[in-house]
Amino acid sequence: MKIKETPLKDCYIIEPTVFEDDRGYFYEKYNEKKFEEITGLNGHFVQDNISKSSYGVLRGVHLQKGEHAQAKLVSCLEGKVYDVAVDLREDSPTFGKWFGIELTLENKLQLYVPRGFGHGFSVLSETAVFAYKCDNFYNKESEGGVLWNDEDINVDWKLPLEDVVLSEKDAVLTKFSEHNF
Ligand SMILES: Cc1cn([C@H]2C[C@H](O)[C@@H](COP(=O)(O)OP(=O)(O)O[C@H]3O[C@@H](C)C(=O)[C@@H](O)[C@H]3O)O2)c(=O)[nH]c1=O
Repeated sequence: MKIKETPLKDCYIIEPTVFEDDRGYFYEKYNEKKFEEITGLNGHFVQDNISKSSYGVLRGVHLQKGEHAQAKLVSCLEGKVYDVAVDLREDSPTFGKWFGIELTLENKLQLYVPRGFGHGFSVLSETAVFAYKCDNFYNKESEGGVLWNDEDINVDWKLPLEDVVLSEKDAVLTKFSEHNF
């Protein structure tokens, strides 16, 4: 397993060690001990989520606030997504900045999105199965987020605007400038 820095403080790309042989390949998708040794991060995740989406679906930008804040280790198990992390920690040197990365089963990359970050992804393939681990449980009352097309954050979701499909909830999220993080 390798860890690579991103331009955002505390947000990392995780690349697994893949063993290939005549049968195909093997890799450890997650190993708490190695994750903690190599990254120095808390690797104790308590919830695993899977979602499936069609082309054009954009989920985000989401976070849970306060004591329910979640760090996430995200990956794509089928198809191709453009995954985006937004630093929403007011005291961070990269506050208000975003980072995006393509995640696919082929590249096997995972993104570590720390607590206090907003997270979202867009689906670039016909369908995509997205998997992520969270280090804190889902808590509906603590959910928040930033509107996907907020001008101040200005994420490039790699999708034509007319193809974007949002949930009702995501279509009315708050703008970055109106937030009190
Ligand atoms: C996130 C979540 C949702 N749900 C339920 C609530 C709702 O009825 C249904 C769908 O929820 P949502 O519309 O919020 O799902 P979704 O828009 O996929 O939300 C997710 O988006 C990505 C980008 C993230 O980063 C996640 O943390 C999460 O916020 O699933 C749970 O039961 N547990 C959970 O952990």
